[in-house]
Amino acid sequence: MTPSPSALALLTPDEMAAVDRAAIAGGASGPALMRAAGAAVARALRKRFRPCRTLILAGPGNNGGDGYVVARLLEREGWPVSVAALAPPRPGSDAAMAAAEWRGPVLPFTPETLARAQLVVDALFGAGLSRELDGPAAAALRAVRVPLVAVDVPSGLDGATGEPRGFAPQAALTVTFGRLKPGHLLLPGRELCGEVVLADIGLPEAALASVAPRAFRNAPGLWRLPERGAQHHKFSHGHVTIPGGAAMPGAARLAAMSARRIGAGLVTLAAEDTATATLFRQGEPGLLVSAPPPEDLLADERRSAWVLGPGLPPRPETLALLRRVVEAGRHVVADGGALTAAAGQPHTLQGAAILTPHAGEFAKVFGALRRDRLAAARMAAAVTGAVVVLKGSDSIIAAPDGRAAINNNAPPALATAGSGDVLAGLAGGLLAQNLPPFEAACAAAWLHGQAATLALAGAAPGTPLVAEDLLPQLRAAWIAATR
Ligand SMILES: NC(=O)C1=CN([C@@H]2O[C@H](COP(=O)(O)OP(=O)(O)OC[C@H]3O[C@@H](n4cnc5c(N)ncnc54)[C@H](OP(=O)(O)O)[C@@H]3O)[C@@H](O)[C@H]2O)[C@@H](O)CC1
Ligand SMILES: Nc1ncnc2c1ncn2[C@@H]1O[C@H](COP(=O)(O)OP(=O)(O)O)[C@@H](O)[C@H]1O
Ligand SMILES: [K+]
Repeated sequence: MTPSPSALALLTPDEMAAVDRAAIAGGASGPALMRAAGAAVARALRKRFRPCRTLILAGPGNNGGDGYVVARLLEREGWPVSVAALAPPRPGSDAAMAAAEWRGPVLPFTPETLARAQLVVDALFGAGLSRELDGPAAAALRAVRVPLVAVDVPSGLDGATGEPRGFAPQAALTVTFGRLKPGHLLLPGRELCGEVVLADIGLPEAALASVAPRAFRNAPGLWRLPERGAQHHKFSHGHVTIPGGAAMPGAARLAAMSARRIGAGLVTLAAEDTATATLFRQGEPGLLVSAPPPEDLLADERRSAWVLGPGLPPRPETLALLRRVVEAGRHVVADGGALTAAAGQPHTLQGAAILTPHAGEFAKVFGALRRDRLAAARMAAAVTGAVVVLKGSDSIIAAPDGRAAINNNAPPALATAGSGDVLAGLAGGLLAQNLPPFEAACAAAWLHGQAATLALAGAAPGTPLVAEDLLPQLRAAWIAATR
């Protein structure tokens, strides 16, 4: 079933804290939420592990409070459980109440205690992480050699950015509450969390609705693919134009084939010279090929979407063509050569609809990538007024208005030449069908990952693919998105 946008919402630790405050202000009970959180962790843990010597590392805040609840519930079922507290909870807090209900062993927070555990529950810090992890907390987590189950996030992981602050341990399982955080999806956080379980702990809908989310997990439900009806004709499905150069003609061809398969009514490869035009004419029969120069095609206003960059040289001429197309009011996806041609001059990309840089291209255009890549992508979108797809295993799609989506369905086999050209073609094909830029970019990234997943179905981990393998999977990816 397609999830609703609110179910796809990602909340930062600060936003989650605001939800928590709104819930309690609205009459919810803090201790009851804590009991539900601890119960969710205990449940997830029982499903995956057999009873064994389990050590709960408890911090001073509510994350530690959840840990005391886990200890009590597991012990009640006969698990050998002990707690090592980094520091006692603040008197009078919900966590202090949970700690008071724990009657089992409390061991010193030492390496010897840790060495005896067969399973560790990391309940040191969650949403309240306020500084770098150091001292005994970091030393203890670094010393863990047995499976670790993280409460909310592995301690030290910044839930807003997915970056460790000082250190964060590798978890086998992370159980979080109410909504995922960006840090559960952004690398390296996604890998450090291990399996992620999102538990409903009964946070009231009104409290969740009191915070307007700015980030989302990218999936169908955040966008809808265009509909096709009897009244439509090929021109109403849009016309995509893709200039292609002699140096790397395959890149434009891959983009063109992808734009067609995602429903663009017409796709033209605009050759930069006659030899390239001859080559393009030997390609798919349904592709249109135009003789140079590509600028001549601007006279036809039905050519509403342009994909500029796959296989084009990073030269001033490429940037000049981009400016002419943008100034003619067309929707532009800028990729590859068009981005590199704008190195150090992000303002020259203003007016484009979608930019699709990988990390290297991003750094060339916008400067060195910050550790907080979500913030960096948002900054790039704000500066250019374009939707920015910062490509990678955890592609970030950021809109100029601050909305962002994180894509997490892309298998590593997508790291292969030409795969980015397919993505650019998908984005252009969807723009041509009148999807707004943010929706077109999000849908393109998801379909791209889904096509790769389908191409690899049943294959052993590590099986490679080539960009061409994505093309025959795009129809099934479309079907999966409309289910
Ligand atoms: N969302 C919800 O609705 C629900 C959330 N729940 C749970 O609450 C958790 C959030 O709890 P929380 O706000 O009490 O913060 P938490 O993570 O325990 O840490 C704060 C303490 O740690 C300290 N501290 C911080 N960093 C440190 C460092 N590097 N090194 C050393 N100390 C450090 C910090 O010190 P301070 O900054 O105050 O000096 C403070 O004492 C959340 O993750 C979830 O598990 C559930 O119970 C149910 C409902
Ligand atoms: N490790 C990875 N896991 C998943 N997807 C990846 C990974 N590395 C790259 N990708 C995806 O593959 C595509 C590569 O694009 P790009 O680097 O522009 O390649 P090219 O220019 O050769 O087509 C992007 O969509 C990116 O998100
Ligand atoms: K934790």
